[in-house]
This record gives sequence, C-alpha cells and structure tokens, in this order.
Amino acid sequence: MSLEEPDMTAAVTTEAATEHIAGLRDRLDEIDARIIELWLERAAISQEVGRTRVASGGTRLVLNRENEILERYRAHLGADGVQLALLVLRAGRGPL
Ligand SMILES: O=C(O)C(=O)C[C@]1(C(=O)O)C=C[C@@H](O)C=C1
Repeated sequence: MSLEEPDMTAAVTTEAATEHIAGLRDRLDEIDARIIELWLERAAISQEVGRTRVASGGTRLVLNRENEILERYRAHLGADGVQLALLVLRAGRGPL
C-alpha cells in the first residue's frame, strides 16, 4: 500500500466496528435504563415496607433479612455483589 492509496479494507473494517459498537451501546443504554427503573422501584418498595413496620411498632431494620439479600448477591456476583447489595439496601432503608 502506497501513501496515495488508503487501505480501504481497514476503512471498511473500522466502519463496521464503529457500527457494531454503536449498536452495542444502544443495548447498554437500554440495560442502564432498566437498572435505574428497577433501582428506584426497589427503593420505593423497601421504604414502604420500613414505614409500614415502624408504624406498627416494629424495627427499622431486619438484619437477618439483609443477610439473606447480601448472601444472594454474593452467590450470584461474588465480592462485587456484596458491595452492590450494600448500596441497594442503603437506597431503601437509608444509611446504617
Ligand atoms: O424486607 C424488609 O423487611 C425490609 O424492610 C426491606 C429491606 C430491603 O431493602 O430489602 C430494608 C431494610 C431491612 O433491614 C431489610 C430489608
């Protein structure tokens, strides 16, 4: 390939890769939107559970339930899952 002749094969490959990446990013954006929606829905439900329990004389926290949730996230996602579960729980019941 000379300097005057651009490598058209490389150009086509780059265009295909760019298109592929754009399609994958669209999917990532859809997944992120679902995660955000589910995150907000879960937090609202968790707050309602907490309000209902406290209003009927119960505790704000139920630690054995939190442990079950932490363990479920750990079983599926490992150590990162535990960190994620801690954030998920905090979004609902607030900081400890
Ligand atoms: O399951 C409950 O009893 C809740 O209050 C919900 C929830 C949760 O977000 O999963 C929040 C606080 C409790 O400590 C345990 C769990």
